[in-house]
Amino acid sequence: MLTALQSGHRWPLVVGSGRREWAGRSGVPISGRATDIPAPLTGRGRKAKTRLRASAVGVEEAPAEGSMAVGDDVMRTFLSLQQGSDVRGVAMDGIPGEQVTLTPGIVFFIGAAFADWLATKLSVEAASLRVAVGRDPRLTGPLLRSSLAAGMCSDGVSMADFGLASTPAMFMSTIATGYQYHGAIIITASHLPFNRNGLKFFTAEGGLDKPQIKEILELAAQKCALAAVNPSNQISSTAHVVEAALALDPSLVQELDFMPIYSAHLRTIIKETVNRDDNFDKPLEGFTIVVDAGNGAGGFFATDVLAKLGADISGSQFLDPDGTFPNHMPNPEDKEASEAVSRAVVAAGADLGIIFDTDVDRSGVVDESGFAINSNRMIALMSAITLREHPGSTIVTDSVTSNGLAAFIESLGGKHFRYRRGYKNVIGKGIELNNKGIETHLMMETSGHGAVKENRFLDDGAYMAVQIVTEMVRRKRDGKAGIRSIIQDLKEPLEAKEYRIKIKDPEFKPIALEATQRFHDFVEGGSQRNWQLEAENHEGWRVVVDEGDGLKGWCLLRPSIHDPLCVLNVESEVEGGLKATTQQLVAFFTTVCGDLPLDLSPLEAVLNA
Ligand SMILES: O=P(O)(O)OC[C@H]1O[C@H](O)[C@H](O)[C@@H](O)[C@@H]1O
Repeated sequence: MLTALQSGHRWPLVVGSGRREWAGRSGVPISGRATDIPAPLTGRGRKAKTRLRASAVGVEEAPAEGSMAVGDDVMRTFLSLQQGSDVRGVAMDGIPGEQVTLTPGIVFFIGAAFADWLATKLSVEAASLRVAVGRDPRLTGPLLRSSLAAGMCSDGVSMADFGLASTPAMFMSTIATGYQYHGAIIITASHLPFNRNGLKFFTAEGGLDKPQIKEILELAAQKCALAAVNPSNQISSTAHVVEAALALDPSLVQELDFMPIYSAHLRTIIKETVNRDDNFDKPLEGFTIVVDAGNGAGGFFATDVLAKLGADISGSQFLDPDGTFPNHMPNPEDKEASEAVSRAVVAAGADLGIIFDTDVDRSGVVDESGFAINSNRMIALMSAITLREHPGSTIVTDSVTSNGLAAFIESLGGKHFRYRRGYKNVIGKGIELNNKGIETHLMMETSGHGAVKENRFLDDGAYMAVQIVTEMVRRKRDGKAGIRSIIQDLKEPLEAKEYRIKIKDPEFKPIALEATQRFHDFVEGGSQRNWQLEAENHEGWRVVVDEGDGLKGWCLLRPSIHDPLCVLNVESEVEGGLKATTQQLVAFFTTVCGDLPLDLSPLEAVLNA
């Protein structure tokens, strides 16, 4: 791959060759020598490309946009790909029963729609737009990247292809001085199986939200209908995509190796935070850190961040990108993944272990003894670090955080704001609270997604890891106990379980909502005397379970954000409490939801154990 320098661009790539400006930890640019860098791929002055028209791709011209009703099937096909604020779908065969839904043809139209959407939003001609695209190592990434490029370029947009990249780096490319792409897209399906893929979109304002994704999908469906309506209203646009792609100007796409820029940014933060008197440039010398990237995109953190700062990373594993994920899924929540990194830390005698999800917007850590710090523990650790710097701050979390975590945050003088599941919801709530004058510095989910105010509310697993690395180094340097000691007062639930209840119907969303509503009504009806509904709707309902002797457990039922599932979390403070609450829940499902196509086998398995 050509780097920007090799390909003739004049912008410096590496911080070391003249420090450049970055939006720094305080949100204020970390300044360096001011360089007047020409914006890459400006497209300015380029003739606007003719929009893709149905006639240009050899199908009959459809009625003008706006005047036609898009076929229901077409619209449904596109909208069904929305999962929260992401686009996700099955991108290749390989898992029995899973049909491909995210085809190159569909991605082509999404690319064209994003170009139009962005042009309208920024009031910039599409032919002047510059968009960066990166991908995780999934097998379907390269073809989908090409389709996306073809779609955007059919509108005259210039695209920088970053190749393998992390999600947070894509956002960074929209704000980093000298780059400032109008938009950025990552092709990823995070921790989902190898056959899935998806898209996340960014502008300099952050990740696009749910309504914006819906707008783009609607626009894409309209474009598809214009270009390729056939009598049965089915989408079979691959041929048109190929024709359109053949007509494109290839110079609109250029490769650019952006990850070194992002890594240099992280290295700068570590150097400045550790501020090692004797060795400013190699603050990690003498430390052994294990990274488990699970064959996702996170290997750069070991080789390009930690090793370059002097850390011994030789015990790291699964750093090579491999879209078949042959070792374990890159997912800090996954038990197998967490155990794998714990073993590696112990084997290497490391000071710390770090695990990332596929696109590096989530992370978890393992201390020197192999003790996993993820989920509630990770939030507790980050809360303690945050509250030290920002006493009294509010911390927003998702809905399934433990009672122990709430008590821990409050014991440190923080305010816990428990909100919905979904990182966009959690981060969005934090931004909203700050806008209302309520100081909120950390927003974090049990899934390992986390954002801090000083890092522009960017959801960044690598930034979280940077904070923990620097904490670990400073504690060791000051002769303090390891990072686990920071969360020694975090009370863990005695018993806890997440049930993922399959919905056996392709039209699963209304069923999940129906089950959730019935749960609400059932609890409100008061038939379970020890259950008390919490007032707040967390996109599901959380119930306090009185377990006697002043002990309180809880359970929460909600629709899954991405999958055809109802998700049920249960926590208990008493021995056998998990089973007791599960029994009550089974009673709810069998008496009140008997007509819904739900697979209750995970609950039954616990009762029969
Ligand atoms: O609703 P679920 O199936 O539990 O998945 C929910 C999770 O999905 C992804 O991992 C998102 O990135 C998270 O923000 C979200 O919390």
